[in-house]
Amino acid sequence: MALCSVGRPLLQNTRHALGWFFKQKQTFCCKVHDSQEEEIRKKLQLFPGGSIDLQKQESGIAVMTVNNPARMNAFSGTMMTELEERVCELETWTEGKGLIVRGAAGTFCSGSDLNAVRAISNPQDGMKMCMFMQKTLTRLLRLPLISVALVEGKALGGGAELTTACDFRLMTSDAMIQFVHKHMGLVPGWGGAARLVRIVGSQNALKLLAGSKKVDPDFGKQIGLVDDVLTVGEGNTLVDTERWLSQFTKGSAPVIRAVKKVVLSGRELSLDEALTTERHVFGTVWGGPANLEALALKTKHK
Ligand SMILES: CC[C@H](C(=O)O)C(=O)SCCNC(=O)CCNC(=O)[C@H](O)C(C)(C)COP(=O)(O)OP(=O)(O)OC[C@H]1O[C@@H](n2cnc3c(N)ncnc32)[C@H](O)[C@@H]1OP(=O)(O)O
Repeated sequence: MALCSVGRPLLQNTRHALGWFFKQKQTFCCKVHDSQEEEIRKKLQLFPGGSIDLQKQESGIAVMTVNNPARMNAFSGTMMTELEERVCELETWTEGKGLIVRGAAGTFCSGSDLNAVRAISNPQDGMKMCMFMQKTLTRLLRLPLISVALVEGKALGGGAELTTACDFRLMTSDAMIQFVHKHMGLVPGWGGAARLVRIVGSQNALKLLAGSKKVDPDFGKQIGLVDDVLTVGEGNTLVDTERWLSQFTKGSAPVIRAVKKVVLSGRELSLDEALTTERHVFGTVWGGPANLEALALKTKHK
């Protein structure tokens, strides 16, 4: 039997890639009723406040707002469970192409609500909360939507981790991202370290985590954490972000979603598995409406 580059038999490799591909396709809207997850969901419900708001627009771009301005948009317990519900909603939004994640009232997010954190500071609850948020943010990043975090004001701790669960990050010129975990006697637990290494490389990730270094837009661009900077006071930042994102979301939804899937599989799977997935995703757009229309128009790429 042929072996792939990682030594996995080819058939097994194909099954794994296909399993991954179909898992991306299937709707996760039914919450996984794992008893531990159910337990932490119930516990998180004891810490209310704020909301996670979702607006799905005709343009195919949705706006998700972390909304708890009295606490600089810190995540209360109910906001953590609401985030999972909003991600579920987006997983079933087949017309969607893009997503903007932002904070209310001119600031991004100051991480977990410290009042809730104090109440669940025992290791068991901490582990369950961490697992819950890791899963939700992994699902957020894996949505077949091109996502961008619009960072205004501050993104601290878990808020900085949330930015890494998007494909792109835009900052306003006065904004700041800081992984404050070390100052809190912690490391990231919402998947932020693993994702950060993939975005900026391990040297830069070490600097940001071990030094709790403040990232302003210039430094962010220099290390590849930040994709673009919006000048404060020049128009509406949300409109500017929609315009920025639309360069990638223009066109047919199935094609944009297919692009995200092939990039995601390239990022997450071995080369052989990613190639298998790419073939299957290709099969979903080949001969599809957008492809036939382009062929009929004899499109030229001048
Ligand atoms: C470490 C990872 C961990 C995780 O769960 O994985 C976390 O995310 S822990 C949380 C990490 N974040 C923090 O430690 C933020 C602490 N807060 C601050 O540094 C400041 O409040 C700041 C910089 C966000 C804003 O400073 P500013 O001077 O502009 O405003 P205030 O300090 O007056 O804040 C207004 C109001 O918001 C409350 N606040 C801010 N952040 C949180 C938070 N994370 N949890 C709960 N409450 C928060 C702050 O206490 C003020 O409330 P007030 O009632 O007016 O005192």
